[in-house]
Amino acid sequence: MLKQIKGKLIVSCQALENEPLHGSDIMAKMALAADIGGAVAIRANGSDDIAAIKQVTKLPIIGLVKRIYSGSDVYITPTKKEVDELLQVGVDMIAIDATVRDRPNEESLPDLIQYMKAHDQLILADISTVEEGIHAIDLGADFVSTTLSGYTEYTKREQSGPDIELVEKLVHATDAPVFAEGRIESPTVAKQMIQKGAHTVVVGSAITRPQCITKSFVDGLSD
Ligand SMILES: CC(=O)N[C@H](C=O)[C@@H](O)[C@H](O)[C@H](O)COP(=O)(O)O
Repeated sequence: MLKQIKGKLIVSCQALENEPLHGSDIMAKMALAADIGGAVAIRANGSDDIAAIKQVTKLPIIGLVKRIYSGSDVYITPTKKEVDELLQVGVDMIAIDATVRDRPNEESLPDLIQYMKAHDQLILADISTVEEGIHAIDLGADFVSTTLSGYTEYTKREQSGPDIELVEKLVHATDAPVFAEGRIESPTVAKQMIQKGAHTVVVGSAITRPQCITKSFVDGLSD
């Protein structure tokens, strides 16, 4: 899988309940469209969407379960319960929040990583800082993704584009493959990420969230 995704595009097909394209049938169609367009893997949320996507494409799937628990800001595969759901449906890699924030139910990142490794599962660590990336790899994660840069309290910032600097820093700080993810809005920027050393690029909103694509045109016209 590592070879298959090198220098290529992974498409994130996700729509939560509050989004207009919510629904497994629609996410399956998005994944099929991504497959036809040449994506090499799909990132998807929740067993229902993943099961539907597996019906229409043989592309590898990076699975996650977004779930909000009170008392914790961690919502991407926060606990063993979500890992179990992904093990049940079957995915090629599991994406987890690997930030330093407290997890729900007093679960810990080291335990969660050990639990997934015991199930021979490839682990993608979604992080927001270079230190979190190094820590996650030290704990046994296989890959790191810049997914959460700009979304943790300590990385929220004015800048609206992708975090190229974090990609560069991670590439130098770890031998693990680095996934560039988050706010990558164009093919030019995607290529730039690969040139900076990212192993692969994950794009979501710019491909699969039409409300965001529309807004970018509307904003462009009002500039
Ligand atoms: C922060 C967070 O919850 N990110 C989620 C992670 O699974 C998805 O909603 C994003 O679409 C994905 O990371 C791709 O990023 P972008 O949609 O910016 O291309």
